[in-house]
Amino acid sequence: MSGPVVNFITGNANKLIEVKAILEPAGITVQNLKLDLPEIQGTIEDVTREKCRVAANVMGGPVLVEDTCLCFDALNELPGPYIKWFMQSIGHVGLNNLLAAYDDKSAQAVATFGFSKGPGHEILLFQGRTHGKIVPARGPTTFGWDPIFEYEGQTYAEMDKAAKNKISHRFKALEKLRAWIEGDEIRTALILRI
Ligand SMILES: O=c1nc[nH]c2c1ncn2[C@H]1C[C@H](O)[C@@H](COP(=O)(O)OP(=O)(O)OP(=O)(O)O)O1
Ligand SMILES: [Mg+2]
Repeated sequence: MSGPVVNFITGNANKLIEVKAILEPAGITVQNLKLDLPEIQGTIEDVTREKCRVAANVMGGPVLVEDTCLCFDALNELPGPYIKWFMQSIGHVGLNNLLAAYDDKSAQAVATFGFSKGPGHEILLFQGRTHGKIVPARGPTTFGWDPIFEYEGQTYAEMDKAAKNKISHRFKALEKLRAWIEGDEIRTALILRI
């Protein structure tokens, strides 16, 4: 196998499908291990950094992790990193109801990837945000809150996968990761030539 390889540590099969669909056409191979990583309380960045630190320690080598947030503008960015627990306990209807008291239904989907070369190494963050709004569920209920996040007239769930992968929070974050990996390969090649 030639070209860069990332060890993406996630227990979420849908995330893995999207990360592969976005990175593999760019020549980056995605390997996966499922680990249930602790998710601390704190800022978006704190949560990803800690997931990445623990994953690097467990794997003893390079790892990529990601944490997804859904931030409601009217609620000062909540549920944010706690969206998983909100989704599980109150679902699409409950999430809509949280905004019933506000005219502002705008929200941001945020993906924050953390990459580390191994235990003790620096943790690099790559973040992407997509602006949309929260609506009553429309479309297939395959992936989390996709049916209630509307982007330019369509919910994520109503879009075909390729279309979502061109504008999503995850795509935007992975564009930054890809640029960094390419830069790193060039840096490594230069060092090796010296
Ligand atoms: O594009 C997405 N479209 C719709 N829903 C999504 C998306 N991306 C994550 N989600 C859901 C999954 C979980 O309910 C929460 C994030 O929680 P988050 O901790 O990042 O994901 P997770 O625990 O399922 O997997 P992981 O093992 O990578 O931590 O939002
Ligand atoms: Mg998680």
